[in-house]
Amino acid sequence: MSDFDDEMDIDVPPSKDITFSSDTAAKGKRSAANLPVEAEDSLPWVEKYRPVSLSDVSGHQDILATINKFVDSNRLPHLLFYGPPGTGKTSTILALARRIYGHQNMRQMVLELNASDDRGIEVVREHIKTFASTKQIFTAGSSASRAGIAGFKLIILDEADAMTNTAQMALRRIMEKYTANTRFCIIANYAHKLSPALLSRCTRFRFSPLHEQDIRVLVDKVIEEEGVKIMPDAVDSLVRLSKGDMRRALNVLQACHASSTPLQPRDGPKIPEQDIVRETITTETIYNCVAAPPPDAIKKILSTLLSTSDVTSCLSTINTLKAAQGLALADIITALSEELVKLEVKPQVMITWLETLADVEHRVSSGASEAIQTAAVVGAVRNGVELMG
Ligand SMILES: Nc1ncnc2c1ncn2[C@@H]1O[C@H](COP(=O)(O)OP(=O)(O)OP(=O)(O)O)[C@@H](O)[C@H]1O
Repeated sequence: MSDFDDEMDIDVPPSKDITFSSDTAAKGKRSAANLPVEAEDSLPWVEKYRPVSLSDVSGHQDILATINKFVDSNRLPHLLFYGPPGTGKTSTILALARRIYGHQNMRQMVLELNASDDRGIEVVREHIKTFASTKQIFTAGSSASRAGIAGFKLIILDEADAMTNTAQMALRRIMEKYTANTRFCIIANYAHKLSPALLSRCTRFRFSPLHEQDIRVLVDKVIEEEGVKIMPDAVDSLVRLSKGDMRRALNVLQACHASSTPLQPRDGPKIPEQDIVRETITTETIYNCVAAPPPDAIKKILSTLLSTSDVTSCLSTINTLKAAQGLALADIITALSEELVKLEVKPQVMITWLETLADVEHRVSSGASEAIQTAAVVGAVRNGVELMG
């Protein structure tokens, strides 16, 4: 007999503590939506296109196969999903919950807490304890529920790496105490910020940045469904610049689409959707929206830094481009490093570039003067070049 075979026999009405904040997300897919068309149209695309079922989740095939197996074999351990933002951790657990409980029962069976909003011990002690200690009648219907797995409540703790240590300790005890009728899914960006005691109680899944082709599939679908006018090379740039973060890709696409759409007249009749003339989104629109330095600007900076020993002219090239295109030094450093690592140079040169640029980036993010750090970038790259000779 598996430890999931216990059936619960007391029905408790949904607690008012339940914050199933992704109710709109559950209805997100057009076909599943009960929302009026206008309400759906005003949804951010990240919510409108949030995966409804596990098969809608892009990428992460190994993780999806494993958690599908957990459900098929009627076993659900405590889970830890960790990895960078926008890779589908929350979407995956919500889709898994929908698979286990069905849409109807999710409200009753799932408690979703954002641990970084309410990071004190009180959240762990009160919200979770109240929810975890109530029992739930055995829900009939899905194959999972017949097998007993849907009798377990699910507590999703998003951004758990922002919980205090004391809260994490308290959570550890609560996890043990309510294992009979509750499963936890802890979501975090950084697993190392979680206590080892919590880590050892969960089966861990690392959500890596999504591959470009996985992002492209959803981006292409949204472009088609929303009638976005965009150049093919702009799609390439969008997918590349989102760096594995699907949320970023969809948000940038929606922002560019909105800026390419003329405003509706304030007075008088609205222009019907089919008569709206939109500008085509270009690579430049995408770079402007992401605030990333355009490749041409970076190429120019790089070639000047590599070829000119005159520091004043290097500085003037960077400062002119910064002023003309409104570039931030931090973004220039990122783009410059990405180009420098592609060059074939002696290891000592590469080490100098990377080490010194990392220091400059750190100083910029700590609020050091842009002007002086711009000079430091010139120094960093030129030092490496001098080593080449
Ligand atoms: N793998 C994916 N497949 C499909 N859509 C995705 C995927 N990952 C992210 N998205 C999209 O990005 C949005 C944000 O995803 P989600 O909230 O699941 O990310 P997350 O990894 O939990 O991020 P965070 O760490 O910031 O909480 C979703 O609403 C969805 O539209």
